[in-house]
Amino acid sequence: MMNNKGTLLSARHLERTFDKGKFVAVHDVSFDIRPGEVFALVGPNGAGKTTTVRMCSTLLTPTGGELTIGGVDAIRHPFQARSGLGLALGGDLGFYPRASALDNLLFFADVAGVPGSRRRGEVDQALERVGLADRSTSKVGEFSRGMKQRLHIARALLGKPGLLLLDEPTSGLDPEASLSVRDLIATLAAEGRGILLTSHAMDEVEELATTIAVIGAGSIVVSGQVRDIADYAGIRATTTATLPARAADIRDILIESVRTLGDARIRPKGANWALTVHWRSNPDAGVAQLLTVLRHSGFDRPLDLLTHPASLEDAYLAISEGLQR
Ligand SMILES: Nc1ncnc2c1ncn2[C@@H]1O[C@H](COP(=O)(O)OP(=O)(O)OP(=O)(O)O)[C@@H](O)[C@H]1O
Repeated sequence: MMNNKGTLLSARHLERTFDKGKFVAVHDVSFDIRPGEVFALVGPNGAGKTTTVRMCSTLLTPTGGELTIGGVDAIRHPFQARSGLGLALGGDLGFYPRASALDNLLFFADVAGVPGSRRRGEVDQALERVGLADRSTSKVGEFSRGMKQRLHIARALLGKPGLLLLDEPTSGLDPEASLSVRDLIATLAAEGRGILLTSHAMDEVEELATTIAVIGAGSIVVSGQVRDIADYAGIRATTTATLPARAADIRDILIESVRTLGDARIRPKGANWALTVHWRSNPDAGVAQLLTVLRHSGFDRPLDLLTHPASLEDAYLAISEGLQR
């Protein structure tokens, strides 16, 4: 069955071409989003993330495949489907800069079809949700990037949709502003909303996503949990350590010594060198070998040597070259 009960969004074999079919931006993309789920799309610039989000928002009509939102066929009935979703494309555009946050949202609540009697209440609630209640009368043009990003999310919340589409919601934000948006996304999902998220911040995706899909050249190459992406990348664990400057002399020896077990990289890190080894299987033997080589070369055990299960960033970087168009 295509649309399981409770599924907020179901995409099947979505396709979008441009230039009269000559350029395939998105090909054969399928996924589901259920309440409480955060489905994250990651991939290099131009991979097709925004095109997918725009199709899911009904702003862009797919040239192939099926899309169901809240049980509604979103290709045949885009207007009806739209009431079930909130879209935040982010960035500086999308608001009237000389109007207040409150007036902007009142306008967009009207556009979203929120009845007049409920409009003010919903707008106040949305501003409160994103932490902008005390700035509601300020002009949007005076807002920082982080505040605008939160206002985009407030706008997406109008009409109380069950599904939120968030395209790079933390792009260009400073670490603190980014953290506050991440917390907001986690809370919105925990309350039962389904979220489609795109992001280039792998730590953010690892923190928020219940399912991650890696998209390259318009198609999903692998999806699942971090572990699934790491398996696809052929990485089990990662060891990191800081080595003193003179380690440059044994760079090639170190890389060669673990070659059968993993891929080692040594890069400058301030006045020192950062060693990173991605292990293809259980790291124990490799770490022991690494320590032996370091000891033989006159290096004591590095103080900050750490081995951890492969992160999304480790896995992503290992496959990123193959994702380019
Ligand atoms: N309206 C359009 N006309 C022609 N080509 C387009 C159009 N919209 C997108 N594309 C192309 O489709 C491809 C996918 O673009 P998209 O914006 O979806 O990528 P993305 O994964 O979101 O990238 P980024 O990480 O840079 O935001 C790109 O090659 C882009 O140039």
